[in-house]
Amino acid sequence: MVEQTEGTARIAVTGLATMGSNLARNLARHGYRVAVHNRTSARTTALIEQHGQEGDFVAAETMPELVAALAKPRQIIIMVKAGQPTDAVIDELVDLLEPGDMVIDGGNAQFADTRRREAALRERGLHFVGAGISGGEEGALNGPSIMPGGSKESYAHLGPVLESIAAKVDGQPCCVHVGPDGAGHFVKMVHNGIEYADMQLIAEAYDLLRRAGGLKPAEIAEVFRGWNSGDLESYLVEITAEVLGHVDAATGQPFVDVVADQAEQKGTGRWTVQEALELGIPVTGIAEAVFARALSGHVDQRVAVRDRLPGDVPSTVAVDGLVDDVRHALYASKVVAYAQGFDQIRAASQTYGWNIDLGAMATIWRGGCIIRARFLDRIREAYDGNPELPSLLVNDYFADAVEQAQQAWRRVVSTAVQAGVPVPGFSSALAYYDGLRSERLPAALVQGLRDFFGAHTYRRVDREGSFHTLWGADRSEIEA
Ligand SMILES: NC(=O)C1=CN([C@@H]2O[C@H](COP(=O)(O)OP(=O)(O)OC[C@H]3O[C@@H](n4cnc5c(N)ncnc54)[C@H](OP(=O)(O)O)[C@@H]3O)[C@@H](O)[C@H]2O)C=CC1
Ligand SMILES: O=C(CO)[C@H](O)[C@H](O)COP(=O)(O)O
Repeated sequence: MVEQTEGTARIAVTGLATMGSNLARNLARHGYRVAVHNRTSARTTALIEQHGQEGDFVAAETMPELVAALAKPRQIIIMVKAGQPTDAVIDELVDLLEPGDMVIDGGNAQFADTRRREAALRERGLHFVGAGISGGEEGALNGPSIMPGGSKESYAHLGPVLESIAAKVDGQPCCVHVGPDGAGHFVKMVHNGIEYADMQLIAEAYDLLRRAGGLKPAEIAEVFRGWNSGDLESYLVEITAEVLGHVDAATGQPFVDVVADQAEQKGTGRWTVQEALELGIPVTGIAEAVFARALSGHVDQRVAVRDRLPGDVPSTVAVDGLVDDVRHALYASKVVAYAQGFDQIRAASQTYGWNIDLGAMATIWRGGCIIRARFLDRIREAYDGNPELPSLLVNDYFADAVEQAQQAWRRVVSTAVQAGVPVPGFSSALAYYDGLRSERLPAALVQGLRDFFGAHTYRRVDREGSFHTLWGADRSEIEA
């Protein structure tokens, strides 16, 4: 007897590359009947052949078959390339669905696309849920961090399923309803931006210890291994020790020396900076990380100018104390990068009316995702204790931590400058910190210059109103 599968699957996944196939397996392992589909059916066949025994799958060759396999209201997760491919899949799906059905985009979509898609599907009575999913291949299979947006109503159906397959920390799922329309994809985008900043800071710490401190990759691997049992404990610090300790089998060289020094990017870091510019939020750590990747990629330019740009620097600096100083600089700069990322989420939440709970975001990033780290517990406590915190940097715990790190942080930046080792992440984080704490900023002079050349006016510290100085005449001041 042929088993009846029509209308029985709890959820569907279309797009069965790395993320989609592992997410489908995760769902199946949690006892859900999962309908699976991929544009190129060879991937569907491979999934069933290799992992079909792990759970209850229904393989669909076509989109109509996929939709027919689902119980109502239907829930379909799209895990394909972001951008036009996602639109192509949505276009194929919508005519097959009925009001109340839910389309979930688990890819790294631009949040503005998610807002557009959510509005379009809402017009047709469908729910569109932009869900950020982080954790890579391993997380998708064993428990990712999930950041779903969309309507509360859709979350009521979908939330229990997503929470069951998400990573758990202290028994809590790393999944929560982030907010309406594009809120989930916005938070995932900032997550990735922080991921860029975090990796850039780690790379700078390695570079300094190697070029200024004279340590070998294997020695630096041990330094990171040690750091991973303190405040810096995190997935990225843990895997840094692994990557730096790895030796290339073909050459016997440290792996890091045989990899081309050109960092690539798919776009989420750049989007974070572009959106931060629109919101007017300085995310200097993320911006420096994006630009550092761009600089690394301009190989022809680097080769063309290298010999014409001398920099007489001491060979190495005393390693005594450097390791601990770099640890402090890394921690303080990391706190700044996270503070800036959370500021950006708050600003977007206000602009788009999302009402995002910052403490909850820190909670769901504690496990499953690439930036999971011990100190996210502290960030959660900080925002839970005061959701209106003007900056993470003024929470008592972080203010004390940064104060303790401060002298070391300054020594590290100055050592790097003296040694000619670029540390855009460390130095811009310190500049941001010094900017925030300055009683007076030179912005006053910028205003004076703008008024001089363009009559752009300025405000005064001692009176209300806008003013202009008659620079070309007698330099008297008029009210503008
Ligand atoms: N890889 C990772 O670590 C992470 C990825 N993501 C995001 O998850 C999503 C999936 O990522 P990943 O698994 O790496 O796969 P890819 O981003 O490499 O995308 C490959 C999948 O997209 C499908 N596809 C491409 N174009 C189309 C189209 N026009 N119509 C239908 N299907 C199409 C492919 O189908 P076919 O086999 O037929 O070519 C395949 O299933 C992406 O949005 C990615 O940004 C999120 C977190 C981590
Ligand atoms: O989404 C992710 C993790 O959550 C991916 O790691 C991210 O797409 C990697 O980005 P890039 O290729 O730009 O470094």
